[in-house]
Amino acid sequence: MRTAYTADQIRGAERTLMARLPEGTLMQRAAAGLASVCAHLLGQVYGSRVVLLVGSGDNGGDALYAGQRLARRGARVVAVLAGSKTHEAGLRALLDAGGRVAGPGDTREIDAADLILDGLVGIGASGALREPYARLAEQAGAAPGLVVAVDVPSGVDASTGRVEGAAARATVTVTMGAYKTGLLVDPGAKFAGRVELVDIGLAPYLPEPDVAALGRDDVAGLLPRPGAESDKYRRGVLGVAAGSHLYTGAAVLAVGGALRAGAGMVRYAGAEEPVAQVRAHWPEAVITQLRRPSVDDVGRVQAWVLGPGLGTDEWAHELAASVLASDVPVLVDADGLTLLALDSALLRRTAPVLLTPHAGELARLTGADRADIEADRLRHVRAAAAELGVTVLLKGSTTLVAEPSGAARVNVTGSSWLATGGTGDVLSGIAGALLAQGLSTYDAASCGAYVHGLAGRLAADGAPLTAAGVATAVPAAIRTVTSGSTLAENLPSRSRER
Ligand SMILES: NC(=O)C1=CN([C@@H]2O[C@H](COP(=O)(O)OP(=O)(O)OC[C@H]3O[C@@H](n4cnc5c(N)ncnc54)[C@H](O)[C@@H]3O)[C@@H](O)[C@H]2O)[C@@H](O)CC1
Ligand SMILES: Nc1ncnc2c1ncn2[C@@H]1O[C@H](COP(=O)(O)OP(=O)(O)O)[C@@H](O)[C@H]1O
Ligand SMILES: [K+]
Repeated sequence: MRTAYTADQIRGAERTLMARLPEGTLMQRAAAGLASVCAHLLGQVYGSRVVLLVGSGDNGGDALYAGQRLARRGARVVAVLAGSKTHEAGLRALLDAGGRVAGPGDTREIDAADLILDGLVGIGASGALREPYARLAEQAGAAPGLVVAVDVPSGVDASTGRVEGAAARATVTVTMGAYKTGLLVDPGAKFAGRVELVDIGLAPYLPEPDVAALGRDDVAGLLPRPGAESDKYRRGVLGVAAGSHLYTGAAVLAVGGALRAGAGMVRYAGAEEPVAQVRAHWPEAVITQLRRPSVDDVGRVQAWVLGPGLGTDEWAHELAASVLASDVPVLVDADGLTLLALDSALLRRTAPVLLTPHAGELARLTGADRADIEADRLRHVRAAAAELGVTVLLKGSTTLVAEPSGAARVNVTGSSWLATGGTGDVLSGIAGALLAQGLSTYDAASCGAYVHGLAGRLAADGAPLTAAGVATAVPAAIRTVTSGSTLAENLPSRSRER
């Protein structure tokens, strides 16, 4: 499990640790880690050109001491001093090691640098970058050299991943002591590149994490496996109420995701056209063609997926009411979410609910602005879970899962190739199958997102994928998780994305 923390949480832990150590110890640990990552990236340090962007706080101090270490090894280091003040001891150390200084207007060196160390601001930042920081951050991101962000990319809010205005786009972020939430959640995660953690001895002093990201071993431990005593009913029967005469594909894809993710049985219930399609694609599914909008005669299931391609007419509304009147967990997606937005009384039930909106659907559900949701995903998914009293999985470039209690997880698998029609329907089938197999809404959502993201990577392998291809890749993704292949790790590295 990868855990991440807000800036305040990190500060609290650092204060406790710092009080037990001689002054400056933590900064030297940070600088040693930074210099080592930079040296590794450069290959040859001697003769390389390194530019330090130095802000007025300790983030700049880290950069200066790292610059000192690189200068001692023969790098040509220039510090661009951007703040109204500079970490004095760090600056002296750099100059003593042969480094040079430039003012914030003298930025010619940036474009010629092999490596730019972004030490403008770290966890002490507040609000959008001011000038000249904003200009320098953008210039660094656009320069041909490698960009290494110190602790967090400047301009990214360490606690939330928000980016208001300019931010430094890093190749690698070297973060101190613990991951910051903003490095795992978009848009911040996009700017962070690959994240390297430097151990500065903070771990024993950290509180409960702000968010967690399940790792391969966590998912392997949670995924259900059939035992000797299993039969198809005990493994978990999933009901799927999806598809309509207009949208037959959504039903096919949701059923496919569910079958591939190990449901003991899938009972599909729908109208004539999607029934014909599901029957043609999945002879394994047990099908009920509905004559009226009710699932009363469908047979016993352990969980439902409701909504993909269902439509939002009166028939769909009544069918949704019938599914939600059951006493088993229900995953609501797509048109099911629109129906909930139109009639919140549908959500009055005691059995568990998992909602799987993208930002637009969440906006419809909560009345928040879609752009605001995209900008501050974690806050919005938490607020929705608390307000609605259900588990919410927010889809998009980073998938987040939140509980009404405020607990939240971020998914670190996935691929931007997944941004294509129908992949969400497959996810609903996968997570639904996990619900039917007995996982809680929180675990089904988190493991479902993990497996779906991995299946997306396998299906894409660097080229466009289709939603059906993602469903096909689900067993291979599960095998990757349970066999311990390293494909599932090395995350969250966008640069290594397949
Ligand atoms: N506290 C510690 O024990 C350690 C801190 N470390 C480093 O210290 C950093 C935190 O240092 P600080 O608390 O000094 O804070 P920062 O260096 O992150 O930033 C604070 C400075 O930036 C300015 N600033 C804030 N928001 C700004 C904005 N939007 N635009 C322009 N300037 C802005 C402030 O006026 C202040 O001078 C960490 O991110 C990490 O890099 C590490 O050395 C590890 C140990
Ligand atoms: N840029 C992206 N990077 C990674 N995953 C993405 C991105 N955009 C979308 N996805 C994923 O693709 C899926 C799309 O689902 P959804 O929006 O419901 O589409 P559809 O309704 O067409 O199935 C979700 O799992 C989402 O998290
Ligand atoms: K920084």
